[in-house]
Amino acid sequence: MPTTVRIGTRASALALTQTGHVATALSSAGTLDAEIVHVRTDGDRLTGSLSALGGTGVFVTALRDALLAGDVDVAVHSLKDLPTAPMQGISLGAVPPREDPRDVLCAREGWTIATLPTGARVGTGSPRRKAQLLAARPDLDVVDIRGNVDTRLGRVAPGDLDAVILARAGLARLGRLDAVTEVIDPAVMTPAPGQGALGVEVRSPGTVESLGEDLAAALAALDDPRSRLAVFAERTLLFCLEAGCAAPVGALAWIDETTPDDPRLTLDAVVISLDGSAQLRRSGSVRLNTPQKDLGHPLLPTTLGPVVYGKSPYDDLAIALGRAIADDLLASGAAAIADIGPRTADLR
Ligand SMILES: NCc1[nH]cc(CCC(=O)O)c1CC(=O)O
Repeated sequence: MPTTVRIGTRASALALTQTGHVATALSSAGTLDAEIVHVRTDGDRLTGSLSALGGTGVFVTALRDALLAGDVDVAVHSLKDLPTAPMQGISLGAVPPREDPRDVLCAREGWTIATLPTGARVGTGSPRRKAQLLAARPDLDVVDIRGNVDTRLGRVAPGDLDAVILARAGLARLGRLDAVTEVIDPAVMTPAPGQGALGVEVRSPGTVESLGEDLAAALAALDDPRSRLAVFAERTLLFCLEAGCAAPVGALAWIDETTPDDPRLTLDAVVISLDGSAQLRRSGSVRLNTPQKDLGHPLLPTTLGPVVYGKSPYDDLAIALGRAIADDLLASGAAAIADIGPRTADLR
């Protein structure tokens, strides 16, 4: 008889679809039954501006508590919303294949950033999006909004907002790509670190012994090394800048596909002032020195955790890249542009 694995999720439509995909993937080998457990989070109860809530991870705490309490075995998060600091007792068990990480504009009248009327009202709760939008179009009236994806889309109407900015990934998962009027070039709006990716957390130590062979094998099959390395580089950058998900920091890493036998991991990053008037952009690459097909999950069969800052040589390269770009930004004056500073604590 298959073992039952309890998967904790927020109860929002977006979280439920994301968790549904993970549940299907984990049970596809036929050795596990997935049971989905809804966990209420403070983020679902609070109604103020997200940037005014003041901390990172408002959506995360309740899920992690359920994991630590043993109420669930696995927790599924949007990696963008997961704090970068390692959490005692919790390990990252898998990063599933990432969706398109770009931001999108959903506007009335088919407008794009370039064609929005002068002074148009654009909704976003994200300082990163606001700052980059103002850098491109200083005339726009950026309105602080929050709420779930449907609520935000619903505000695009005559007399209210002319447009909102959202993650393409969320709209794709909800089947709402029809609302998109522009997929924004990352050179104009660099996405949030981890955007479009999920993080599947488990209780530490996350070894085969603690998880059981079936769950450990299912997590290893679900993990996408390319996505994992990209988000490790992005999240390390964010960590080293001592910035959270509400900071005006964008980061996008990807594995260059043009030379399959000599792949490189490239990271683009931006730190921008809240009004968009000053910004620093930096970019760098590392050679991974191995064919992509061999980047497979470094953490199995015997050493699944701690995975947030994992120990494979490739993970270490991704982490070194994130750290190098963060150092470069800080050396170039990033702290004077945004409210960030060097983090000295050890990652491990
Ligand atoms: N901050 C909320 C949030 N967290 C994850 C997503 C979208 C999906 C993703 O980036 O994985 C969203 C909505 C949005 O930013 O449009």
